[in-house]
Amino acid sequence: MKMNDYFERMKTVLGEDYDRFLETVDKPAYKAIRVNTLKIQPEELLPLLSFAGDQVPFAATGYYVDVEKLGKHPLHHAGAFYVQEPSAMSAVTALHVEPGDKVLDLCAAPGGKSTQIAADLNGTGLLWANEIVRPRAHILLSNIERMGVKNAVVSNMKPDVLCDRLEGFFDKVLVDAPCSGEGMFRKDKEAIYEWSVEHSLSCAERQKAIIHSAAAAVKPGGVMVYSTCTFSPDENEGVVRHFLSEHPEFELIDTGCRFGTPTLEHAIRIYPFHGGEGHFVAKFRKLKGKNYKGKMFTYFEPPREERIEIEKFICDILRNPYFRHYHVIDERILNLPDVELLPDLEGMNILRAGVKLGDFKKNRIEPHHNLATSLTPYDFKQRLIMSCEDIAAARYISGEELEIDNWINGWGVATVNGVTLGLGKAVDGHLKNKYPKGLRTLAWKDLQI
Ligand SMILES: C[S@@+](CC[C@H](N)C(=O)[O-])C[C@H]1O[C@@H](n2cnc3c(N)ncnc32)[C@H](O)[C@@H]1O
Repeated sequence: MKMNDYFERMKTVLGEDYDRFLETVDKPAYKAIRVNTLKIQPEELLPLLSFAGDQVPFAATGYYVDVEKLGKHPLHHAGAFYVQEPSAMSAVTALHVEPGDKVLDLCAAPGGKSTQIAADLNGTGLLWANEIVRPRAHILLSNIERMGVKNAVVSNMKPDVLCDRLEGFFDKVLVDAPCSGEGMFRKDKEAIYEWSVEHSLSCAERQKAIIHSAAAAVKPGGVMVYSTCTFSPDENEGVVRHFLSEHPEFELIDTGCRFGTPTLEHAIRIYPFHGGEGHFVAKFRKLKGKNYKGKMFTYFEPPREERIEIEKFICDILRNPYFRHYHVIDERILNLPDVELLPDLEGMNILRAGVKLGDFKKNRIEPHHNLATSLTPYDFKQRLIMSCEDIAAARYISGEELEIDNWINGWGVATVNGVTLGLGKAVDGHLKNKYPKGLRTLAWKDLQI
């Protein structure tokens, strides 16, 4: 039986740790959140979340939680935290992102690791988050927006096409590869019945192709982290060995992580008995290769009339408007990431570069939700101040109109505990709800957390 094959293989892989592993098999899966330090600090957020417990060992801003359905919490809507499997936080910890880095996350949806990279960049440098599957790329974009990331490009491209085009461009590259997901078996108990050696081997072939493509995008002296959420040696050590044999310009280096079980000397394996569902992380340095020789982005300011219109719109809503690089594509108004760091984007399948501020409509500019998520409450002239406990916050998230005092007719932002949630437009003492329809959820209060 296939399942027996799986446990037999785990016995071989784990050796004397096998009994520790078996003890965890029927226990519930770990759950955790990662605080989004782009929006709020742990010491401000944690007192608001009665369900958050100890820090996870895999990332400085990760905390275990003991509840489900956190996606409905107002502070989740506001991007104050990301729900993430604890050991999944380890790959970005190993990547060791530094301010100003240009970082590629090649297999990025739904965005757990991308938003962790963004928090580590803290608004500096560039995050390029790519996802090959189109609907998943849109989920990635939605999470990048929710978490208030301003310095990201989100693309929907094949790894080989993207990495050939951006050869030698990135300081750091993360390949969090699609895998057979053995580290998810405690969360999805049925998945184990789908397990097969053949499936794992086909995943390994795909992983070899992806990491081979990724290698091109790393600049000489840059680093690459390869991670999976599976225990299969074919998809982990096997892929690493194969990669090193084909790419002598790379060396395996220490992950810098002091958790998990070492493997291949420098790589790590994380098992449930370490406090997470399961991950494999290996880190490489590129010793030599080509630096990026392609074109960089050519920035042109929008025409004067358009600029005046945009600036008037911004001044009407914001207190201290400061955007450096307005960019207009069709009717969309963007504020680009640092253009000195941007490559030429012509011909690439880009879903978003920077922050979408709004859209030109017939006689006006309509602000976009991303304007609210990328800024703080204090950037807005008018704000509705709520706490995550307030019924008004639950009503706002469900799309209801709210009553407001002292607003002049026009745009403002709804906030919870000092974090922006979304836009609203005041009309005669009522706040027309501009929270995007696709994000609205009902009845956080009914969950009684
Ligand atoms: C493990 S998931 C990434 C999870 C993500 N890094 C996170 O932390 O939220 C792997 C991703 O690779 C994508 N993928 C599937 N086939 C691929 C391929 N051939 N090349 C690149 N990515 C692929 C999947 O759609 C999936 O979103």
